[in-house]
Amino acid sequence: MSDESRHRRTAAVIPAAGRGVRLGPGAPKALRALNGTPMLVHAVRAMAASRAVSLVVVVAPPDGAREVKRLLDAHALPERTDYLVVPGGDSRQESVRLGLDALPDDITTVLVHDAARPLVPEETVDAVVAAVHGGSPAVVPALPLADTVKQVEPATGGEAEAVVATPDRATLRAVQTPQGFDRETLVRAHGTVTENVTDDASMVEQLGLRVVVVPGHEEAFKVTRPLDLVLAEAVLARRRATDGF
Ligand SMILES: Nc1ccn([C@@H]2O[C@H](COP(=O)(O)OP(=O)(O)OP(=O)(O)O)[C@@H](O)[C@H]2O)c(=O)n1
Ligand SMILES: C[C@](O)(CO)[C@H](O)COP(=O)(O)O
Repeated sequence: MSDESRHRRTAAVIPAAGRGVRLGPGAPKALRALNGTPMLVHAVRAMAASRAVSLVVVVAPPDGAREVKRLLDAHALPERTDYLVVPGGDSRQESVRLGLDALPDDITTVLVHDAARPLVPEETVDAVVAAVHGGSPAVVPALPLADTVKQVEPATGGEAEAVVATPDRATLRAVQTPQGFDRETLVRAHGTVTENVTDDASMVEQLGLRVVVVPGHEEAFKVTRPLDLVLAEAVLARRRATDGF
């Protein structure tokens, strides 16, 4: 290990404060079970599985930090990793910022990972960390698109949406998490961009900095709608059959 990498410390911030409206009625999405274990616990384990990650900061629903702390205490997690729980905000962006505010001074690299992507494999986490440590201030895992994408004119009334353009699919990527950042860059982005955006990397893009892509993974999909729960449980069943856990 070089002197430089010895002094790097990586934390994962997990925004988990969303309601999960698209998943339908029930507990906050991160607290819903996948094969009997809360989605959030799967996501925390996925981050802690990477030996690069020494701290996991969970951003809980605003009134649920105590419950989330109890939940983590009740589940087996790797002991070489530290865990913190902080209350979140009204938007994903605000929740991430509150997680960043809780980081100790010695953290130099930050991963931001959706609790709603509980099954991201360790190799994807490690690839993102390696790219940040290799000198990229912002890194996103992403996959090519399977579908053709249309840009539309949003309907204002009940009329059908009109197609405006068909972007070249070869130049598009579907972006996942964890997204990885040099800490100073991400903190600056959150301190600069005030408009609401859907991911952290786009805030860094707005600073005019280069964001790079590493290969994402099919199993890093986001649990958004009810069918995604079926897929997630099928992936866990396949892992149990092939790896025994
Ligand atoms: N105020 C918010 C909103 C979202 N998130 C988190 O951001 C991640 C990605 O958001 P998404 O999948 O959209 O989750 P929800 O906001 O819960 O989903 P929905 O839009 O269906 O309500 C999730 O892990 C979610 O918990 C958050 O920490 N704080
Ligand atoms: C961050 C993200 O997962 C990258 O694809 C995505 O933008 C989150 O979007 P959401 O609508 O808040 O789930």
